[in-house]
Amino acid sequence: MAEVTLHNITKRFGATTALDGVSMTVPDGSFVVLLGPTGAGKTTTLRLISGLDRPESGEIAIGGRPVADLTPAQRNVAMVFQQYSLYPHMTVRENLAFPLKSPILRTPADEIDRRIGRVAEMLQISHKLDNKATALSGGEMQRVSIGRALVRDPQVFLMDEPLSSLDAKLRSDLRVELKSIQQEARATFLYVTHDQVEAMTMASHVGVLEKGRLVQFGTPREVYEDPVSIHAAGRLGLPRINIVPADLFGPAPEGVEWIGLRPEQIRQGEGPQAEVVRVEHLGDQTRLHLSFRNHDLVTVTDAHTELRAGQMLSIRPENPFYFDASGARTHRGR
Ligand SMILES: Nc1ncnc2c1ncn2[C@@H]1O[C@H](COP(=O)(O)OP(=O)(O)OP(=O)(O)O)[C@@H](O)[C@H]1O
Repeated sequence: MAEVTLHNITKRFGATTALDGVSMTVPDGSFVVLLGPTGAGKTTTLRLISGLDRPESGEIAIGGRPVADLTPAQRNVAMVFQQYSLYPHMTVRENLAFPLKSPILRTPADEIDRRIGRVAEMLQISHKLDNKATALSGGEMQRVSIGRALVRDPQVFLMDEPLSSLDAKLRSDLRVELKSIQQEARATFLYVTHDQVEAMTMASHVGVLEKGRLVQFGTPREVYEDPVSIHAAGRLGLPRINIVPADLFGPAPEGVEWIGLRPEQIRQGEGPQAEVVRVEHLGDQTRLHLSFRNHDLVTVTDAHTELRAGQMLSIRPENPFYFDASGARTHRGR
């Protein structure tokens, strides 16, 4: 496996700047999750590393070797797209074997069988190996596409929302499987998702993209606990961070326009009164929707709460995040 580095990468599509001076190091053996709203440049980043697209400027290196002159095949990366891309006339087994049959690799037949068997079991498709790809459900096809990446031994895995089309149970099974494969093989993963649970549970590092710029890179915990901006703070955490005017609870420090409150930054049972608008029991979490001085706040509470809509609850901010008018964090590293 290999480290991937991007140095000052810019990519344009006509008048759109998809990536704007992005520099990033994906350490060897890390699991980097790219987060950002639609259009932020996540897919573009993967396509540039894989060689499907070329940057206008900047340099990409895989395993310390600049890849500008290498074809996608020579880069030896395995990419999984959000939408499955299988050979429809082939069986599942043939689809899985295909990447191993490249003349460059010359994988022995028993090794091919062994790898296919292992990957099929992990992806829960062993019983479908002899079916034609067209005879599969969408979720099964997607699992085969993931399998086609996993049978290989590439320098880096690039995955673009690979689990988003799967049902919740399978998604959580595969989350665990992918993470354990990555750890066992010490594989390097660059992974795009909108799913916060995937990001928090799988990532060793998170890169937050905003309008083609990498605004923060760190462990999930660092990004959660020490976000650089309102935008970065909003990428992790469920329920989402509450952003309210800085003076909502009283005077704010100079230059602070907004405060950010995650659930654990709202202390309950002290301070001024908020109205409970709704109590939402989600199973693993109980959310409280509050109204405070005409602002909505969402926090979490005890699963056995006696609170009901219409009741009042005292709340007080505790070590909130401070942001300036542009949304940039002030007073970092509190
Ligand atoms: N082939 C293309 N032609 C023109 N514009 C493109 C092309 N590919 C991407 N873009 C533009 O580049 C920007 C970044 O797109 P990209 O697909 O990388 O975003 P993303 O973060 O992956 O979004 P999503 O979460 O929706 O997949 C967007 O403004 C997009 O419209």
